[in-house]
Parts: sequence; structure tokens; C-alpha cells
Amino acid sequence: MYTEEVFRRHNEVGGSIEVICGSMFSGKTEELIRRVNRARIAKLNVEIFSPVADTRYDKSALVSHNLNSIPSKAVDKAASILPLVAGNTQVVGIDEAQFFDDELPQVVSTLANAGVRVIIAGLDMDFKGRPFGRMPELMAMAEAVTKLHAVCVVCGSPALNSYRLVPNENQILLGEKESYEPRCRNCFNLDGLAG
Ligand SMILES: Nc1ncnc2c1ncn2[C@@H]1O[C@H](COP(=O)(O)OP(=O)(O)O)[C@@H](O)[C@H]1O
Ligand SMILES: Cc1cn([C@H]2C[C@H](O)[C@@H](COP(=O)(O)O)O2)c(=O)[nH]c1=O
Ligand SMILES: [Zn+2]
Repeated sequence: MYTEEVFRRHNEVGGSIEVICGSMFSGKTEELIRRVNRARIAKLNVEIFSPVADTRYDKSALVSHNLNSIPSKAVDKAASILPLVAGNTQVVGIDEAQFFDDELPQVVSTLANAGVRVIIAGLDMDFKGRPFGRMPELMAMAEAVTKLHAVCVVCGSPALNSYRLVPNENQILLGEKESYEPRCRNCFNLDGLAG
């Protein structure tokens, strides 16, 4: 049974939720890797998860756009995370949180209430500037929210939007620079696909 009590035995101090959000290329994955690496240096037990739906890179590692990487486990749904978290885990990292299902906030709460430090990275907005998945709820629940910005490829200002370059209206469309570019508010609103 993966109840709060099981985790609490191993994590006597309080848990917490940190959210790292922003546009594509803003450095979310790098920041998650940086925090997790520091936890490892502190000899804490760490587990990292990402949704199996994000098949761009290796299923057994988080990989940033500049190819930093760290081992991770790909899971099919949020509920699959808890059975994979050992009772002595002190830090849980979750990348691409926007792709997880509605259970993710409950899973994250269970971990944090049991004493685990949960670090979540994800897109706060989709290509239309709409809130993405469960990210708004996770940000509301968090002790700390860090919003990162990429560099707008049009004008060089801080970019908060992910501009889609291809004509596809589905909210989920995996891709990289061939399909998206980070843009500031002004350049995002200039033309094109934004609503
Ligand atoms: N327009 C851009 N603005 C900022 N970083 C960029 C841009 N284009 C490429 N990058 C690269 O992307 C890296 C961030 O990658 P990553 O952490 O994977 O971002 P995210 O997870 O937010 O998409 C930067 O360190 C930089 O090397
Ligand atoms: C804006 C937007 C993005 N996506 C996809 C594109 C990428 O595969 C990921 C984001 O990855 P990153 O690590 O934050 O660069 O999400 C999407 O499916 N829908 C969108 O609207
Ligand atoms: Zn701009």
C-alpha cells in the first residue's frame, strides 16, 4: 500500500511542491535537472518521472534542448507514479507535467503530504496561450512557483509563449524547433495561429 503513512515513516520533515513553468526552450528541464542534481549531491533519494506520451527522446532519461540529461522513468498515467516511489524516496521530479491526466494533483499531494519534496516542470500555456492540463491547479497548490522565460526568436525579449509554426489545431502536438518557437507577448500576437 502506497499511503501517506508509508512515506511519512521515512520523511519526518514536511514535504513540499515546487513548480517550474514557462514556454518551450525557457529552461524548465535544465532547472529540474539542476535541482535534482543538487539533491543527489546532498545524498537524498531521488526518483524522476515523465509521461510516456512524450516520446521525443529517450524513455529512460529527461533530456533538455541542449542535451543535458538525467535518468528517469516514463509512466503511462499519474497513478503509476506512486507504486514506483520507494518508501525512502525524499525527492520526486516530474517533467512535462502538462501531459499528465487529472489524477496528477492528487498524486502530488499524497507525496508532499507524506514528506516528499516534489519538483514539477511543465508548460503553463499551450500554443494558443491557454492554460495547459493540470498545470494551473499544480501552481495553485505549490509552495513555490518559478516562471522561466526563453528568448523571443523574433525580437530578443523574454518569451512567455510557445508559437506553433505548423497548421495543426490539436492541443497536443509533440515537437521541437521545426514546430515551435518561443515568442514574447507582442511577437506572439503579431500574426498567425494564436487565438
Ligand atoms: N530561443 C531560445 N531561448 C532560450 N533558450 C533556447 C532558445 N533556443 C534554444 N535554447 C536552448 O534551450 C535550452 C533550454 O532547454 P530546456 O531546459 O529543455 O527548456 P524547456 O524544458 O523549457 O523546453 C537553453 O539552455 C538553450 O540552450
Ligand atoms: C506549446 C505546445 C507544446 N506541445 C509539446 C511540444 C513539446 O513536445 C512539448 C513541450 O516540451 P518542452 O520541454 O517544454 O520544450 O509539448 C504541445 O503538445 N502543445 C502545445 O500547445
Ligand atoms: Zn518578441
